[in-house]
Amino acid sequence: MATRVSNSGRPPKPKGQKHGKQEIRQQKRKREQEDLQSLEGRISDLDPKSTEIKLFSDLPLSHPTTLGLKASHFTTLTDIQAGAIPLALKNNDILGAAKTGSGKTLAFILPVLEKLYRAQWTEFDGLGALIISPTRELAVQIFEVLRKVGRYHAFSAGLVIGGKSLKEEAERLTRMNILVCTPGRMLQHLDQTAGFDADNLQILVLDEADRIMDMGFQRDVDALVEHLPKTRQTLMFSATQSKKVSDLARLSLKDPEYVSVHESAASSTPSNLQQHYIVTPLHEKIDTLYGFIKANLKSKIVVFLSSGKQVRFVYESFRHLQPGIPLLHLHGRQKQLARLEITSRFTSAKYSCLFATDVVARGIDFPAVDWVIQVDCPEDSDTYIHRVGRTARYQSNGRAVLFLDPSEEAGMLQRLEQKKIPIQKVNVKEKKKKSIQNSLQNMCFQNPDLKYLGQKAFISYARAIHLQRDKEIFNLDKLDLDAYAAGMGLPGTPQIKFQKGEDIKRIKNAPRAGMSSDSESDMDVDGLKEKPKKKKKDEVRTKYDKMFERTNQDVFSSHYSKIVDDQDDDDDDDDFLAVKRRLNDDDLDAESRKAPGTVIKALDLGGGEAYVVDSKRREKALKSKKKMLKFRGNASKLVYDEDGNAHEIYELQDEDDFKQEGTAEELRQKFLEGETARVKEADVDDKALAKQKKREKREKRKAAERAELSAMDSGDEAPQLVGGDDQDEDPLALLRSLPIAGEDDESGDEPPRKKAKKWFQQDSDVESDADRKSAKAKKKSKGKGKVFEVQEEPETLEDLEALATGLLDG
Ligand SMILES: Nc1ncnc2c1ncn2[C@@H]1O[C@H](COP(=O)(O)OP(=O)(O)OP(=O)(O)O)[C@@H](O)[C@H]1O
Repeated sequence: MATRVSNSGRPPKPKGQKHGKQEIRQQKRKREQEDLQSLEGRISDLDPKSTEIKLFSDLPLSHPTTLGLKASHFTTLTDIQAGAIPLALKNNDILGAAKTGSGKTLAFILPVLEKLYRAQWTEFDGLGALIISPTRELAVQIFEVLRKVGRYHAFSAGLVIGGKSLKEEAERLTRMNILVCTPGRMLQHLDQTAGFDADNLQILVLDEADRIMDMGFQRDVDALVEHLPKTRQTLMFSATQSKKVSDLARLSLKDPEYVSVHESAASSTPSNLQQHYIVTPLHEKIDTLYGFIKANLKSKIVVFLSSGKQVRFVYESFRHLQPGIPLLHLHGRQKQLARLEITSRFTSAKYSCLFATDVVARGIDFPAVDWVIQVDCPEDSDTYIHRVGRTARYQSNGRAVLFLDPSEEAGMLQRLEQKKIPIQKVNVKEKKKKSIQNSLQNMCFQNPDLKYLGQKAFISYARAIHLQRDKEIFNLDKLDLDAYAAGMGLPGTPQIKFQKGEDIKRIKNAPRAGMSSDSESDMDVDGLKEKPKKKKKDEVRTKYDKMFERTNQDVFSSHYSKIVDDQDDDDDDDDFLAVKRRLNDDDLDAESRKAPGTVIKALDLGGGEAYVVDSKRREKALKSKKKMLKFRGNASKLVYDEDGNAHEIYELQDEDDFKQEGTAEELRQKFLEGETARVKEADVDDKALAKQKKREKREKRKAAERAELSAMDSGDEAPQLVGGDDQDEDPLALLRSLPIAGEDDESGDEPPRKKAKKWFQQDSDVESDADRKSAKAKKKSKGKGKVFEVQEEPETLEDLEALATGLLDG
């Protein structure tokens, strides 16, 4: 018996085997249902307040989660996990507060996985969980933990933080069950992505909740919440969590459980963290920092500065000084890829010094950081807590040093004390002090770009101090700015001006105005950002303003682009000086000003043209045919020689060939003579031809007249005009009296008349009444056999007017 072969070439599976598979699947489903029921049972039996839970195995968790935890080597719960997870499993809304590095991430990731597992969430159910983070770096980190612990679950999870085109993200979005996002970007999708909604959302998480709920994110978060269903579970976590009633109302939390595991602790910072401060005048801070780094080369250090400009200046100048430790820098205006790359390099580095803004102050879990140095005073005690929290994470030790100007000392210590932050004063050993002021001066002298960067850093620092709210700590009048500028190696103190009523929190937290591009729609905690300020007409401009505004900044841009990181984005607070160093997108010629080495891509628009593209906006502009027209120029006309080769109409002659033909003067003379002879010859011919034509015309006319007269004499009836009803009335009586210019002009100088005139010329000689009658008769007779001539007769009033006007002009 022949064996049946299926399409795939393999023998069909025996019926029994097929049934066997189905049976296995059914049994599996049955088992899952039983597991689920038992899980629900264990959760309902769980008393979160009384049960002592130490191990993850003590928790009623699903099998895939248990496996994920095991594979990630998590066995014992931290305090916040033990406090929050059982309550979250019982569907409570939670406000979680615990020290930095205490494991809050797992405290919300496990409830997310369990919630969807118990709801038997599938890809067809859409978005089930949303986790919001204030920064991209933190979102990426949360996503990594989710992937690690949730690896045995079948949910789909995605990261929505910008950096990719909205369209690209949108395509994948509709298939996601769990999303980790930044607020701005998520809102953009909920507003704009067709087919994507959060109507089914089961659980919402806010990490660094106090930051997300503060004024910088307020508008986006409120709008985002509008898209979410009210019946959902909400979890909020932070190391500096508050029970602000207004926040709870905004998120419509229902009887939330406040889990603050370290509330009664002696300090609000980790106990394994040693905290110190040094009083060092502002102008010596850079020296002190350099001395510190030189003394701790075998360490992993995070240095916080107040703005991206500060970060760049310190990073660039220290890089020139080569202290002997790998240096990195990170701030919110770098491109996303660069930021991720730097983050991962610092994560894996054993010894390194990272200069950063507050973009990494919250949540980032760099392993084994030895020191956190705060060169610029944090804006408040919460920021202090988050910054120092980058070290001494989980069970490891760490040390933190805060640099305070004498004017900042009293105010800041008071704030730290209020927050239960134990900090001790230390002094720098005299012999360890090191001044780099001379080196910086030399560098600024030799390198105008570093000087430029320094000036911008100086201004951004002064501005940040001016904008700070806590005037007990931040008082610009008490700072020696001249000494500070000198300490940075600047040749003079940049002049600064301030706007009244500026508010650091508002500016710092404000979403980037007008940033609709995909990669930049998210808000980042960074130095200073503000809407570009329009120059006022009567605004007083300092010499620095003028210097930065000048148009030939190429001398700066090329150097400047070289010294800053290639991938750095443009400045964030240029508006302060109304500096616009960015190339004008509409002016592709400005490409020549682009510094060599700048990371750019070339866009080929076909036809062999390649334009440089360094931004999405530019790329878009280049793809617009209309915009490109002005850069393509006019089409040039080519002529082809006998061999089929194309040539410009005017081609420059080879210089040697040109010289062989004689001197320029000789050539000119030759050309003139040739042209004169040609014109003379043409003149004679033209005149003869004109005369000949005139003669022919006259003879023709006379012949016609003779023919007409002989016709009249023979008494023939005048023919009817085609279309002419009233033969008594001469429609062109007015025109008959007009002189016909050039009628008998033998000279032939008169230009030929337009076609209609031909018709008049036939009546032109008629002056008297008798003549007029005879002319009428002539016209009639003419119309008899030559309809085409009559058709040239003006038919409407407009025709007549046009004709009369033409004749008068003539
Ligand atoms: N149960 C656990 N057992 C062992 N390690 C843990 C446990 N929970 C968390 N960790 C580790 O502790 C570190 C800090 O965790 P996490 O980043 O969640 O802290 P956090 O409280 O969110 O800190 P921050 O307030 O700075 O955001 C991480 O490296 C994490 O892997």
